[in-house]
Amino acid sequence: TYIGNILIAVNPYKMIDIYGLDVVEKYEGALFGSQPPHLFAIGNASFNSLKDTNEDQVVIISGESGAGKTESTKLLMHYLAMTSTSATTSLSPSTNQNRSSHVTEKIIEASPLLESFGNAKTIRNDNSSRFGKYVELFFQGGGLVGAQTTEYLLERSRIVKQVGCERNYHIFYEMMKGLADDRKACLHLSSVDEFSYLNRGEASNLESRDDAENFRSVEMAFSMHQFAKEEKDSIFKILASILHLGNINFKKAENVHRMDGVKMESDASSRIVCLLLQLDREGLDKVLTTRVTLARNEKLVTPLTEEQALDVRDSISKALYHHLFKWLVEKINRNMKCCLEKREAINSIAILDIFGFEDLRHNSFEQLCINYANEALQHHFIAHIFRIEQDEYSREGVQWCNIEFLDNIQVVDLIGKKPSGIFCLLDEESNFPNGTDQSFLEKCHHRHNSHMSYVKPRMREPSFSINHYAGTVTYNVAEFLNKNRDTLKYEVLNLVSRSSNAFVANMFLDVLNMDGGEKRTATTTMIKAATNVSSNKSTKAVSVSAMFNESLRSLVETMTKCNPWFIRCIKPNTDKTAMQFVDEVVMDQLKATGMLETVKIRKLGFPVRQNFALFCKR
Ligand SMILES: Nc1ncnc2c1ncn2[C@@H]1O[C@H](COP(=O)(O)OP(=O)(O)OP(=O)(O)O)[C@@H](O)[C@H]1O
Repeated sequence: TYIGNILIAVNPYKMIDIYGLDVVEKYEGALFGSQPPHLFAIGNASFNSLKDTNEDQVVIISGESGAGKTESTKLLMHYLAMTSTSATTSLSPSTNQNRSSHVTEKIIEASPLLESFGNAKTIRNDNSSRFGKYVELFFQGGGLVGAQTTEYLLERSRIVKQVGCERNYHIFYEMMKGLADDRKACLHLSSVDEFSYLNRGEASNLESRDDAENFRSVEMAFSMHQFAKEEKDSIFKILASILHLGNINFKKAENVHRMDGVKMESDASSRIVCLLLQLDREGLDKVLTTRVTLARNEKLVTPLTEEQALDVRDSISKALYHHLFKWLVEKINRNMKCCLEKREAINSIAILDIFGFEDLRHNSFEQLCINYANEALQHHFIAHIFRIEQDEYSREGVQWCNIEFLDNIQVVDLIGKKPSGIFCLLDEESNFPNGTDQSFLEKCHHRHNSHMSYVKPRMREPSFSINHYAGTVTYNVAEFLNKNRDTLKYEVLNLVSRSSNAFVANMFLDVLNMDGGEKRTATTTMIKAATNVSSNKSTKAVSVSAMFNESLRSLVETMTKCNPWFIRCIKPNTDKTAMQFVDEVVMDQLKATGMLETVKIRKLGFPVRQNFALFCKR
């Protein structure tokens, strides 16, 4: 249904025959509202608005995990890609049409690739996006000429740990099912059960996904996006070495100085990792079992405990996967760069599909970031629908009595506002050498105890709760500081960037070489300090939360400049059952997202806006 021009899309959990070519044709060029509510109507309206006004458009798709955001994004992209190919109006329509259809194919082929590397089975959704994405489709003369994806905050903890009934990223299982036996043998891969990073969730087989078939889609996408053979080989080597890293275990041992430390239980897995990544074996052994510090120009080598060694092992796996994912997105972007006709202006329709609001049994730093992003988007929605609408009525002198609405700005500020929002306190503690998760928590309690949306636990638990627009969530602060610092030991970076495999080395050399105006993580700052790489610019480390806050701010700023369209996805039930509509489940989502107030304002207000010239023209 619609509320004004906001589309409310209920996930049917079953494929319905309403997305075929006949339906595309029905919506193409149709007046908004002349056909039943549909995703394609939003696609068509945004495309028409782009052509009529030359203004950039953004379609913001929101909803809980499993509500149907990713499926809606894909359907919308298909619609835009298909209709723009036939709608080319440039001076040279045939060239433009060829360009469009080529870009269209690439866009369609990129989806399975990003899904395999960025989605995973969670309790709520068998194909849950574990990263946020902002896809911009660029148009020139009505034709699609390029696309670009920006990714946000890939969930890294999943690579090394999954809770019961969840899986690691799809690509691992697809690779195990789809790779030919001889290629698997070269990578020393056997079965899923033998890798501890893959079997912890005890859900490796998924009825709803065909891993072997999806692997074929990945391979097709690789060739469509012109991945070289060496690049593909290196990708699989990195994926396989992550799995082998996960099988490295440690046991207590004394070192040569009779100090307590650890050594590897067996060197079988580490040998394979070094072989695949072409790393120095002694070097890997050292970074996994010792820590090097500099004190008064003297190098101190301290043995690690078993727990620390496992942490280092996991941090290498996470860094490898994260850098691989970033490289993949960049590679796809390079391949979908616009080929432009200089004569004409370029405009875009962006689609935002960001991770849905989460309240799990155990909520950590990742959930705080995800829910903060949802709060920021909800605020953007509220600002657009209520404030901007009411402001516009006043400006135009339309008689109007203001509607009270629930603004969530105080929650956005509680988490992200400088200087005392939760993220700022976290940064303070992360930069403080003696800072701990507990000292961070105490600062939060001290600072925000009286905040209406902040809840201090009654017992002395290591947690705090936030009353979000979509419900109260309790966050356990264990590991908050570590996750926010995201430090990779500089020895690790040095080791990996010296790999004899140029692909692997370059991925990490980029981190080493980032400088000046570019984003720098705590990792690079540390390594620069440790390797005496001089920089005359400030070397203050940028934490994960600061980087996330900044990219979110810039995303909202970009979206504010575009004409927005909203799609609210709704989950009809919590069991993923086809065609089952549970009133309370739906009502909770409608209430939490302010839909009822939106209906009110749309009913009382003026849902259809046209500027005067366009109105006259029509
Ligand atoms: N329009 C649709 N038609 C049929 N099935 C759908 C549709 N939309 C979603 N589904 C089903 O619901 C599942 C979950 O949808 P989707 O992955 O799009 O959710 P999401 O909101 O993106 O979740 P997350 O935030 O976890 O990524 C899909 O895998 C699919 O089975």
